[in-house]
Amino acid sequence: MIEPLLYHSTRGAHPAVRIDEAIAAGLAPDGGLYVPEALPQLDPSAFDPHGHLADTATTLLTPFFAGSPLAAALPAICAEAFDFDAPLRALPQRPGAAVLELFHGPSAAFKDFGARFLAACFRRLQGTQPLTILVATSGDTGAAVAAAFHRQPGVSVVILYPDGRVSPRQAHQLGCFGDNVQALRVDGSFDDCQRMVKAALNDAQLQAQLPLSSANSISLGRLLPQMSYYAHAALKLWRQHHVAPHFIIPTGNLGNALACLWVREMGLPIGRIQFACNANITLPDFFAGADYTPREAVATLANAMDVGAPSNFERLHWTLPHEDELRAALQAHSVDDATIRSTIVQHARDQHELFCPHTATAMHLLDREPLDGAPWVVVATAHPAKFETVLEPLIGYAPAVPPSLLAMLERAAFAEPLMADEGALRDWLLGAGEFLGVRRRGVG
Ligand SMILES: N[C@@H](CCOP(=O)(O)O)C(=O)O
Repeated sequence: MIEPLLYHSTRGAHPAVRIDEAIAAGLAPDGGLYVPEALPQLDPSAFDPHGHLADTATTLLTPFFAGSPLAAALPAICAEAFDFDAPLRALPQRPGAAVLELFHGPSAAFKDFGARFLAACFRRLQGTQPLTILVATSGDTGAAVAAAFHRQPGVSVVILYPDGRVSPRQAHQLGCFGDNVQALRVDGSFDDCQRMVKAALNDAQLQAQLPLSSANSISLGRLLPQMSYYAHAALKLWRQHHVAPHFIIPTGNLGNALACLWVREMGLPIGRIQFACNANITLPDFFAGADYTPREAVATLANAMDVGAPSNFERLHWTLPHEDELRAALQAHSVDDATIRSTIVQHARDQHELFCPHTATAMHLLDREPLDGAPWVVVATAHPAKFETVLEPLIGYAPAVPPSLLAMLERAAFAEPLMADEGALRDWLLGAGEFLGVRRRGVG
């Protein structure tokens, strides 16, 4: 029998569990985030050089699923989740550099990979009880999770987003699904939404009536698959150039950037990692030497990164517990709105390249790096068409809209208002029995 890899909470106060149990729970019962006992180590030679993204994902994630009931299904789960491409597009004006485009999935953001992986896991894990997936979003996660779980039997999705603080098209996406998906527009920030979701997940009384889980990157079922495109891109470039590529990653709640660090910690060829942040400076301040101090998020053009208390900081700290070591291993820089605008304008005018405001933060950091031919990868997290109200006034035309986004925009959209209060979410959940399917088990 294969020894299962076990997972424990970053806060340490809960017994270790298998990966399927960690995914089912979403958040550890003590409020911490699940982490493996140790990160598995892998050699580049373990990967098929001719394999597709789904093959890389299967090889990379196999040790994480060792000994779990999901292990045998992992190749099929990866095939379902990674069924669209993550192209590496060379930047002609910048020798050695490429953009890793992660926005070719149904909701046009990188979150589609992780959300589809999580939904594929739950299709195999789910018992007879109805399950409610809670998701806090600053713009992109919500639609990806809605698309991945839409009409999945026995599952309801409740999305919380900060009212007025996501792009108009993101707001439309969040409200357009209907059926088993309900959007709640919260009178507060993303951090309020995330706090409310975490409180509900840790409310034992509520959970006894209404089984809940998470689809944010606090869940390992969302976080682990996000490692796959880093491994795939890094291995491809390393095989071509025999140099470990550097990555610049737009960063908000830290799940995507942490995934890249974990790939490097597993022994795969990744060079420097830079976090590109907006005017929310919790991480840049920490990496500049200040104490880690979560703060109120400020609204920016790169709204999906408007996070004042990045949830995955707990996992970052677990990965490299000594602050000096952590600061030496990574860099984080803040990019303000004026620079986001000028970066979008300059690349559209000079290179005919369109970037979303989040990707523009990373492009700006690349533009600051010396032109020395080093292998840089800029991570493009969302399609520019999701942010036409930012782009159009800057470039003078509306970016072309991909068909899956267009289909969402053609549907009617609706979101219910909710106060930014843990009790308000609890009351809403307990009052939504029919929508959440709880009447089927006699509760509510
Ligand atoms: N940037 C996110 C915020 C939530 O991040 P997650 O990766 O933890 O789901 C968003 O667009 O919603």
